[in-house]
Amino acid sequence: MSISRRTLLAAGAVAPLAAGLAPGRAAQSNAARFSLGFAPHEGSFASRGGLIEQIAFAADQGFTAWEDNEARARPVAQQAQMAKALSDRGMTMGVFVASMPKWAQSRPLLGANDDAEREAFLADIRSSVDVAKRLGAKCMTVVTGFRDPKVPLDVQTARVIDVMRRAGDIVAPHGLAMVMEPLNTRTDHPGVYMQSIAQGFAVARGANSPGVKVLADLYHEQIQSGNLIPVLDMCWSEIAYLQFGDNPGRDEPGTGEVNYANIVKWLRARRYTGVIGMEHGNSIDGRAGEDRLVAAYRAIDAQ
Ligand SMILES: O=C(O)C(=O)CO
Repeated sequence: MSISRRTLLAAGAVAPLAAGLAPGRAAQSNAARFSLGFAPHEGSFASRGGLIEQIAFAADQGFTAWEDNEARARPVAQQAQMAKALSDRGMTMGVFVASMPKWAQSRPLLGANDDAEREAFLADIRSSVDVAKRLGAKCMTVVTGFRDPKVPLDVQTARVIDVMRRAGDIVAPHGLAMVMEPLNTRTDHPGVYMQSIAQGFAVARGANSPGVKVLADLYHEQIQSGNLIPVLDMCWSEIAYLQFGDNPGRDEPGTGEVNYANIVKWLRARRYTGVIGMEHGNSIDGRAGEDRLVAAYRAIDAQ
């Protein structure tokens, strides 16, 4: 992997020579740090350069966390480079995806009669432990696959609970947790097994492992179920990670129907100190959209 001069500048390894920039200021920022752990991802600040430049820019804007769904597929050297960039800026690594469905094939079927897909899932989890350690991540996303129309749903649930418990036995001794992501079937992912935070809660309680928790992605939950604050309240003991995104459109807070200001107030009352993934796009392209993204998070952080 070649490392560009822009990357080195972003990492603060080369004194900035651009007119008007004082030497040594590249990795510094006057922006106040966000009080909650909002986590952008590669693409949030695409106009600023590649992965490492975007991390540096996010830090300069006051963001204290980062997430990267794609991290598992990145070369080891790039994973290490990203971890260093985050640690240099005092940022927390959020989730990466440990096991991703084959969307076009509607697989895996973790509740099906055949053991093979459960074993392949467990192999993904085993190999994700080293990735998590390299990145400094504490949580990894898992999507529990698709429903098998030939098997009663309750039987599938029992099998998903069993395989998640076995996966929990793999990650928990390392201080890691898998966070199962319920997804909506109405806009994005017809046929997925886990469709609500409440269903995730049931599987997590059944698995009864510190390594098996729920990722509450409020974009998906709003589409599928709504009633966001009462659901968070009921299921809070099993929720280990949050993601935001407005609906419709899956863009930054303020572009849709979700009252994120009130959700932030609720999280503050709960003294939530974890990461909140910004798993959405920008409603406007380019730098104007990036400015709007930062402003949207400043507005809800002020609650
Ligand atoms: O595919 C999606 O919509 C997800 O949120 C997966 O992380």
